[in-house]
Amino acid sequence: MNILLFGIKGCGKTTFGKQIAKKLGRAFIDTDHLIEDLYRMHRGHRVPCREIFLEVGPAGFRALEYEVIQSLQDVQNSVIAVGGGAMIMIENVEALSKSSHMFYLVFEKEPLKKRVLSMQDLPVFLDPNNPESSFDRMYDERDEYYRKLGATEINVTGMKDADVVSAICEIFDEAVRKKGSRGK
Ligand SMILES: Nc1ncnc2c1ncn2[C@@H]1O[C@H](COP(=O)(O)OP(=O)(O)O)[C@@H](O)[C@H]1O
Ligand SMILES: O=C(O)C1=C[C@@H](OP(=O)(O)O)[C@@H](O)[C@H](O)C1
Ligand SMILES: [Mg+2]
Repeated sequence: MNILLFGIKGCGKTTFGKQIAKKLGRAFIDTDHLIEDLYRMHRGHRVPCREIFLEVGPAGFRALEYEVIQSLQDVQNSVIAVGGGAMIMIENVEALSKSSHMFYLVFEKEPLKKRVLSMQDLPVFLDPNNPESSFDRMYDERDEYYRKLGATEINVTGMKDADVVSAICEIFDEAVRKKGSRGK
């Protein structure tokens, strides 16, 4: 069983995922990293996801993300962090939910907006002329949909990294134990 982290851009999926994997001695897989690996084969050298998104556009990026996520169907005992928009495609949810306990990392809208809009580069999927309102729209749409995916929700806003990591590990441990005892 994998631990799968999803949530809106900037909520800490990559940061917490690495820490959880380290604590549990599991492999860490970040789908954005795999997209960069895949795109490197087309491009000849590695470029960050932001640049890939700009080069291939939103649909091209989602196609690469889909390809990468389909390749993870047989992965086990890992910690997986997906990009902020990955779970919008239901095929991606279906591919990953079978062998993962899914955690939706909730980060409240106003503090997340502050974090994301103060990043060095504005995310490519926001409107540079209306960053705040495009963030609000993106957040509301994704949050409403993400809450319906049946994941364990953890509100990580303002939580210390170590507390997030412990909370996820405890919930996961309990879920695995319950699943094991049901199987006996
Ligand atoms: N606990 C934290 N406190 C302050 N900043 C953080 C914390 N966790 C992550 N960040 C910052 O927030 C940004 C997004 O984190 P990241 O883990 O890449 O999120 P995601 O993968 O969900 O987009 C990064 O710039 C990171 O340095
Ligand atoms: O929210 C999104 O649509 C995206 C989030 C990014 O990942 P993080 O959420 O890990 O930053 C990356 O996949 C890409 O830039 C698109
Ligand atoms: Mg990330």
